[in-house]
Amino acid sequence: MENLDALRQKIDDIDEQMLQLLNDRMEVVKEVGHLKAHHKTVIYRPEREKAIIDRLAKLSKGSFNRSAIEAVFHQIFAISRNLELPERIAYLGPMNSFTHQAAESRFGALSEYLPLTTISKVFDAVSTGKVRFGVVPIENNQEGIVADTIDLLGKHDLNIVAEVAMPIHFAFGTKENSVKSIKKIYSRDIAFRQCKSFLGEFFEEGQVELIPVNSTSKAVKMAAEEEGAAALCSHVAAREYALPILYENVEDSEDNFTRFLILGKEIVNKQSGKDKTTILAKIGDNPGALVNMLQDFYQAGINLTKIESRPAKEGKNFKYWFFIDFEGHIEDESAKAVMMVNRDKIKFLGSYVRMC
Ligand SMILES: O=C(O)C(=O)C[C@]1(C(=O)O)C=C[C@@H](O)C=C1
Repeated sequence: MENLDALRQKIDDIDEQMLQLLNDRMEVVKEVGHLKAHHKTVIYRPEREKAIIDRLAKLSKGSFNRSAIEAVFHQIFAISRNLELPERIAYLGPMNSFTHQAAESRFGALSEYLPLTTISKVFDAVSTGKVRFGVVPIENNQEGIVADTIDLLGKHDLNIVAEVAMPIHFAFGTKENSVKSIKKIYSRDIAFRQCKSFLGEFFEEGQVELIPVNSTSKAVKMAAEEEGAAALCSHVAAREYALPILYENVEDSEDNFTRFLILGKEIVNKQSGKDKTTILAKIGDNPGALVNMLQDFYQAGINLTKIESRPAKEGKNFKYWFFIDFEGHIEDESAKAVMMVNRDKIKFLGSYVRMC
């Protein structure tokens, strides 16, 4: 059987070449997709597909005959079409925001994106079916949770389809050549808080006015238009307005990460072997209520990765929801057991591949 190994090696080599060629083909298809999007022409061109198959069937000299070509190429065309016309995605805008970057990291450059001005509008767009997916921030490891997102997860019936953890870097963009000529810095509140050391080191007390605006894109626009102005912003936003970057990565912590959620409707992922599940638990205000539930997780051997309380905002009393992330999938036997005993207290929000 020595020959078998040698033959298999040949097959492996050919497969690698085919894979490379298929990837090259997809790169060209992406360009076709861009052109079609620009000219607003239709994606599905059956006549072109038939022409390709006819041509290849004529060219083929080996045992890969017409029906084999048809079988394989129809699959390739389907993948190509999907690449050309992907899903519609809403995200917390504006364009070039960190949430936009998180969305693009998952859905690619070809998807149709809808920047919205509030997290609530993103939830509405997904709930009403205006878009298939929504992308919102849920927490920053320096700043804590995004309360709006948690509260809206409680109100809407959406599922968490995936999480994205993205490093957050701030750049210092300005048209000026030196920090000495800078009198105003535009950015979001959060950026001023996260770049305190840089601001303290490079600017004297009272030298600059820190002007909060509601997006780093807006900050870039202002800095690009005004003399003596600068912006704490993302690279992507600076590039958009051709604002030169004087300093890179000016954030205090090297480990500045934001976690984003991708939301969809009625989408439940299958078990991947490395999952995370998010639930909201409304626990009665009797002694031991929280301890009892935590005990159930402990006994099932489930590791909680997050627990955060939020006011239930019902009536005059102080009642709380607990926002809980745990390792594992809702279909795992251990998780099913905990969900079963606590079913009247729990709202399931999603099981998805664990990225952080
Ligand atoms: O040629 C096109 O118009 C393409 O979009 C490319 C392509 C392909 O994969 O070759 C994809 C979809 C169309 O239905 C036809 C062909």
